[in-house]
Amino acid sequence: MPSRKFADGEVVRGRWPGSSLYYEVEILSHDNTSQLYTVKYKDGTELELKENDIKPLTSFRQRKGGSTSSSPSRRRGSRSRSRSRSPGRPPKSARRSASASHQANIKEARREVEVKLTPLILKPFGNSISRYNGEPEHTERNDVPHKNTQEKFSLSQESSYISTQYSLRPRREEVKLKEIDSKEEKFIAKELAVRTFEVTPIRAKDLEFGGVPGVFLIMFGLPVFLFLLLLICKQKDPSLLNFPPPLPALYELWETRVFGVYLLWFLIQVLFYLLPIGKVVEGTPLIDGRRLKYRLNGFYAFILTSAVIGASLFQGVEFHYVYSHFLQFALGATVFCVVLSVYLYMRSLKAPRNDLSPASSGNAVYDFFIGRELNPRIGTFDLKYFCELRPGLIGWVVINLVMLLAEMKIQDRAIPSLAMILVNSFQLLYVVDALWNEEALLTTMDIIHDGFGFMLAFGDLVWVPFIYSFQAFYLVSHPNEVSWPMASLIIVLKLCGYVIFRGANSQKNAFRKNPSDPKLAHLKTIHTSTGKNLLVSGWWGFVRHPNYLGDLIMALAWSLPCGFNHILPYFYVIYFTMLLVHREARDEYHCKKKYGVAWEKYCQRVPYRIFPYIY
Ligand SMILES: NC(=O)C1=CN([C@@H]2O[C@H](COP(=O)(O)OP(=O)(O)OC[C@H]3O[C@@H](n4cnc5c(N)ncnc54)[C@H](OP(=O)(O)O)[C@@H]3O)[C@@H](O)[C@H]2O)C=CC1
Ligand SMILES: CC(C)=CCC[C@@H](C)[C@H]1CC=C2C3=C(CC[C@@]21C)[C@@]1(C)CC[C@H](O)C(C)(C)[C@@H]1CC3
Repeated sequence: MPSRKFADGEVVRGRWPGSSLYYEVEILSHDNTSQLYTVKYKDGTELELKENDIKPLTSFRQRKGGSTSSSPSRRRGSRSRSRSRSPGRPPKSARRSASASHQANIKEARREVEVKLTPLILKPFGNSISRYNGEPEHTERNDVPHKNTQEKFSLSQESSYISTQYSLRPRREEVKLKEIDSKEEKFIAKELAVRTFEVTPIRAKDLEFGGVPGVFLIMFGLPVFLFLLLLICKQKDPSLLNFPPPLPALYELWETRVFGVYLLWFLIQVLFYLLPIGKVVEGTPLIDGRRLKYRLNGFYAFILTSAVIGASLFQGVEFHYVYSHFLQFALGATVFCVVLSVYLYMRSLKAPRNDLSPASSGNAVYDFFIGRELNPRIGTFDLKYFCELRPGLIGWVVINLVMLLAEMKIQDRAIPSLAMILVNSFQLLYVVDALWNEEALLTTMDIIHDGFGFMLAFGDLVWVPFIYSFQAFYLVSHPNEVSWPMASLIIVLKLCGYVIFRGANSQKNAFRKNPSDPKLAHLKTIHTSTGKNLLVSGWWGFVRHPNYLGDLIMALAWSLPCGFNHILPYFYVIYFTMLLVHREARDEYHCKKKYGVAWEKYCQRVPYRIFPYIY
């Protein structure tokens, strides 16, 4: 059992991350596994430090000098030091001895108001978003046991680096920003804490989805629920009186041939993904500054898939097989997803610490669900990115087509019903939009924050194709005639939702890609200490998640063509509202940590989360 040098409650000096300054801290706890101490600074900031970065008080009393300020929130000294290296300041302070007192630093900081040096992101590459984390330049990071940081910093073909530069703000602006900056300084400290947290196991209280019991329930509950829903929907009268539906024996649900077809589908999508067509962009910076490269060829994959499907139809391939074996396909996909999740978890055990997802916790069950590794790759093949947009999303459109053909066959129709046409075209638009704007996926929570585990594997490969096609599946055995006036209203609703969804997503993506884009010059923003600003007008000044609002309006438009005879086709709207309300809460939590006071200001300016005047 490894021994520890400092006891809980002991008052010592802890090195401030990224600097050589030591502050008085109290030891709160020690983690035997990571060998990290959780310490509390006098301003309340909690960080995890290595033993090397902690010194007994006595070692400072003997040596006079060194910074002795008692809290990091009074760390103007370290700020001035970093400023002295920048072009906007004379090298005066660089000559100051390390024993320059805190008071002297404050005085100097007061004199120094002519310009403010704010880290500014150099023109971001492609989709990339750069983040200033409050650290001085050439920092010696003590934030974590960065075992392999050095190796990671060597440029590889798959990665490159971001740079920061300093912008000179006019004095007038400086005065305006001063107040917010002083508050935010505290949050820079918190941001550092978040970065520490990003690569160290998170504590039980931070587990999402109801922690271990919650994810356990989800993992077993969701597949059961999916099969029940499909079985209920297959009944002629899917009312509660007929619950539970007749359950098939498990062996009836397994068909090796179906599984083979599923694997073939998956492999075709792998092949399309590997085609060297489409531009290559960089994702957002990872914890160690690397940016992974992604090839954007989703739309081409869709065109090629359409050609293959068209040719198969022409050749007389029996697509009804998918409808008549729908449950078997769902089981095949579920089995595949379980195997994939086990593989992902096993390989993550060998993954370097820097490659782990910030959402991972150290608990095996939780990590199996949320995903331990952030971007599992086999060579340049990115498993999460591939699964998120290809087999499931394109598969959803193909399943919708299967349902359309099944409706014509079963209901003996020469042409599909208007309801089926509406559902098919609305969802086709949604999928094509996602593939056309593929680059936007790189800034979603799924890619940046969540690992690749059971949650996303099941979500991408089972839930999306087999639940999102539920309205079309319902219409095959429960026809609904939609009048043209009603259809027109539904189309208007769908278009409203789409305009909000696309407008909001494109506005934010354009702003993140190039904050000084002249097309966005009319938009108001809130300054944050991270170097990234927040939009506070336009779509993002309407509600805090306008893209979710648009998505939900579209969801309703997908269900309305199914009529009002049953609640089943509205299941998607209900589930999606729950998913997005929960997702919004998760995002708020992360944004509050990231942006601190600036985020609170944003919430005051834009009080509603998703639904104006309601929520
Ligand atoms: N069909 C489906 O099943 C699902 C669809 N979706 C859709 O996917 C899309 C992406 O969703 P998701 O990844 O959850 O989240 P968002 O695209 O809403 O991204 C949230 C991030 O946007 C940034 N942000 C928040 N507010 C502002 C602001 N005012 N100004 C600038 N940036 C801001 C923050 O990141 P930062 O500041 O770091 O850039 C925040 O973390 C949405 O349209 C959603 O509807 C999502 C889940 C499921
Ligand atoms: C518990 C459970 C069932 C979780 C699974 C959730 C997943 C189904 C969704 C999580 C985020 C998603 C996104 C899309 C599909 C659904 C999942 C995987 C998405 C690909 C749909 C198309 C959009 O345009 C999008 C690309 C923005 C979107 C990204 C998030």
